[in-house]
This record gives sequence, C-alpha cells and structure tokens, in this order.
Amino acid sequence: MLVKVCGMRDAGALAGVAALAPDFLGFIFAAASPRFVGEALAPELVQKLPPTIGKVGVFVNETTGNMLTTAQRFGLGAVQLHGQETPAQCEELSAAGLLVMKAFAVGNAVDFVALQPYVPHCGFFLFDTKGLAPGGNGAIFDWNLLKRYHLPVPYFLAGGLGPEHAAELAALRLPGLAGVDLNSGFETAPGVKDVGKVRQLLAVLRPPVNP
Ligand SMILES: O=C(O)c1ccccc1N[C@@H]1O[C@H](COP(=O)(O)O)[C@@H](O)[C@H]1O
Repeated sequence: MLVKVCGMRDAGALAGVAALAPDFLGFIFAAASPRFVGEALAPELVQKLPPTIGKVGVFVNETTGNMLTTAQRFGLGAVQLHGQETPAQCEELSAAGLLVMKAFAVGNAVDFVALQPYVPHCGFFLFDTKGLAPGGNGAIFDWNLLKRYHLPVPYFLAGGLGPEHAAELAALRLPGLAGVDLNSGFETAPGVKDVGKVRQLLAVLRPPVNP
C-alpha cells in the first residue's frame, strides 16, 4: 500500500515525516487552503528531499503555466488536481513530464463514465470526499462505492483518514486501490503533521517482515 502524506508546510514536521520514507509528500499550492505553502517552506527544502519520495504539488483550477513554474521551482515530479481540470489539461501536464493525479470528489455515487476521458493522461486517480472546500474537508465517504471500480488507473483513497482507520485500511481490499492519502487527520494544527501519528499508521500498513 502506497502512502502519501499531504499538506506539508512546516519545516520541522517535513523533516520528521520525510525520515519515515513515505512514498509521496504533498505540498498545497491553493491560496485558500490553511495548508497553502506560500512562503512557509523554502523551495530548496523540498528540492533536497530524498529522490525516493515523490514530491506532489496540489492545485485547484490553476493554469498549466503556473503549475509548471511551481513544479520547476520546488522540484516537483507530480501534480494533484482538485478542481475542474479537464482531460486536455491533464494531457498537457503529462506531456510536460509530470505524473498527474486527478482528484474526484465523491458524494453518494462515483460517476465512472465521467472518469474515462482522464484515463490516458493520469498516473493515479484520487478519490476524496465531496465537501464545502475542494479538499481537506476531514470527512470520509462510503468506500464501498469503489467496489465497482474497473478502470485501469490505480487510485489513492483520501478524505478524512485518521489513525483510527489503521486496522481497517490495512485490511482494505478494493479493485484499483494503490494507496492512501493522509492529511488533516494527522495534524497538530493545519499544515503541521503529527510525526508520531504518521509513524504509527505506517507501522500498521507496513509491518516489519520476519527474517
Ligand atoms: O488539505 C487541503 O487544505 C486541500 C486544499 C485544496 C485541495 C486539496 C487539499 N487537500 C487534499 O484533500 C484530500 C483530503 O484531505 P482530508 O484527509 O480530508 O484532510 C487529500 O487528498 C489532501 O491531499
């Protein structure tokens, strides 16, 4: 199970979480978010993270040009798109060499037909809970809605995941499920990750293998 820890904006927590070797770290570049990176993190801090950790910029209805500039500045290899980005924009970003993770907000159902045009241009999908904000709402959705998932793009499960879900996530078997996205449920304050809580979840999702 891949693990992405999102909403990093505190240098101390960034170092602590990076030391746990998550698969991806997310940095939010949407100004309305309480996790907006802004000037909180020097680009060099992100650039010098280990190459084994995928660095993901999270955007909401941003222009392709601005995303490419930000990706270059912070050394990002992936973009996570939480707005009404089109398949054509995903194609542009992918053609520019970025891994594209298109997020979809889930309410009472998942419209698998609407996802189809995104398939050729996305490395991952991400299913998040529909809410007032474009992300970071801290609420879970009914994961059973993904039992009917049949598309070839693997996805991250997101939305309100917390330490209390550890055992359920470790046992979760859903078609296409590639990983989990940890955000507001693992914080001491918006943008400040609780390193201990992330460590605990990783210990459950990645138990040590007996020699
Ligand atoms: O966290 C935010 O503030 C945010 C703002 C704008 C777009 C995405 C955002 N976060 C993403 O939202 C999901 C779910 O987060 P949560 O677990 O419900 O807090 C996650 O993928 C974050 O990357």
